[in-house]
Amino acid sequence: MNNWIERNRAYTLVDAADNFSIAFAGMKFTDADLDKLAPKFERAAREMARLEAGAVKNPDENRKVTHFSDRIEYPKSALFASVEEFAEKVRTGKITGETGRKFDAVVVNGIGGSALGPQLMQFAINGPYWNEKSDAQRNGYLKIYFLDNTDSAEFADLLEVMDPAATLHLVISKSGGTQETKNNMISMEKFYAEKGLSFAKHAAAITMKGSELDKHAHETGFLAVFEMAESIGGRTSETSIVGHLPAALTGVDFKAFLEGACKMDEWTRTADPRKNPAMMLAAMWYIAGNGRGDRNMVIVPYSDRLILLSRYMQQLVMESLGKALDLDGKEVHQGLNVFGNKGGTDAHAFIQQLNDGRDDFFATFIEVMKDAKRLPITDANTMGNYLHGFLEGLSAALRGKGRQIITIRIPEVNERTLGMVIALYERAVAVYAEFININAFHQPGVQAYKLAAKGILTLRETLMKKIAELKGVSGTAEEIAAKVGEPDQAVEIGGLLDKAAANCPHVTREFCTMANAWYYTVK
Ligand SMILES: O=P(O)(O)OC[C@H]1O[C@H](O)[C@H](O)[C@@H](O)[C@@H]1O
Repeated sequence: MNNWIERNRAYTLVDAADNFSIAFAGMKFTDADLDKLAPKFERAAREMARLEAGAVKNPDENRKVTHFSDRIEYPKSALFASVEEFAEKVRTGKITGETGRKFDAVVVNGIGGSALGPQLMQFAINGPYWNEKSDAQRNGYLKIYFLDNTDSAEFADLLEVMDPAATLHLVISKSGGTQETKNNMISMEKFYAEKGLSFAKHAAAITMKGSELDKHAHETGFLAVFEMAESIGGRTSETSIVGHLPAALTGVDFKAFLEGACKMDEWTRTADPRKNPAMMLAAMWYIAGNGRGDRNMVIVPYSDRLILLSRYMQQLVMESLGKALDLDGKEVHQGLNVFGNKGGTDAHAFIQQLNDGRDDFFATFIEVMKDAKRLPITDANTMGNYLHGFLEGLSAALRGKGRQIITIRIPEVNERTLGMVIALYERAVAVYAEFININAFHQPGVQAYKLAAKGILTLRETLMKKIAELKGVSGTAEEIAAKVGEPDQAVEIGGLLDKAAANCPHVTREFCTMANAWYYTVK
């Protein structure tokens, strides 16, 4: 069956009620390839049922994985009601900051899974100009800003527009100990103290019970502390309270989002794998990449509002599937690269390589069918028709060159369709993990950088203490490293001194051409 029309008929899955379709015909596979996957489909179906029934599917951390099942009951829970109530009180000025002023902005301070989902949702639903809208246009809902790093530039940029007395701070950290998030919180606490204000009286937290953040929030008297379930991982937490509170504060219909996700959950529980979009999606990834991620996943939504989808998918897919060991402890170094941006625009950037360069990818196009506005360009075609034409044109050009494509069509970008897309990929990731026999729900590799960073920060303490004892030093990094008794750490000490020279008035440096090295003076 090679005919394009026949393949499309055979390999397009449609949910007519939701106007949602996903077409696999542009991928290189045959029925026989799907037949060969039968044992994997069976295992995935069995394991997904176990997962949803509450089995420990994250064995390394001895945790259940409940993001699929919890979202069914979540809208009926006391937690859901308390979030809605808190958000409504904030919106209507019943809960205010210390000075009694109504909150008009929320700063979400979180990183990774504690930021990417809310960022994606904000941009998708409220759009790029939300913060420029008036209070009336926002219907009293809050403007929203994000701190998702430990970058003083990001912090300084925020201070330029932030009105402290009218800003609510939402500190989101599942573990409650993530350093980047903590740094932003500490810096913000200091900033508020300098202004004579209490940070806690402008703050709410989302974290696991008993975490460092939980204790700190209670001790200092945050306005509210919301509990996050241990069994929901950061990168799959957008359908939990992590997505809910920022949504509720900014007028996003979170119930509709959950309904979309649950609708997709139902669809992706379909027993026949050929009719199950998550099974088919995982099968495409598996076949295209030989079960080893040999092809990159290029996410190209033809929608500006979905520009953050590829970033979100990067964490969801790469943190879940990028693993050294399989479930039997065998070294496998699995993974699947994800990148992308937005369609239309991308044709003028990296699409050149997809057309003519390395054949090491499969593209996933996401098309939004309903135009936000009818803008006639010619008698026959609107702006929206152009975007459609460019997508179809690129699709045909790529296929003509033997490149592979999946096309998802959604009626419009709204809470429900966003929920459907996220739930589809969440399940495809879990299914693919079963195909390749790995734990998709932990992230042991992330620890390495944290430990190494700790080493650098401790080295800096030692270095500065020794320099103080020596009452100043001068020399190249190698010379100074020897003087402070850390000769093996000369490269790292050079980096620390470079950083200090850029920031501390008592550290200067000059380049010594003879030695081809910087010469530092630390007073
Ligand atoms: O929510 P937190 O506990 O602060 O974690 C934030 C993020 O950092 C960790 O290092 C993990 O790699 C991510 O999966 C997580 O989403």
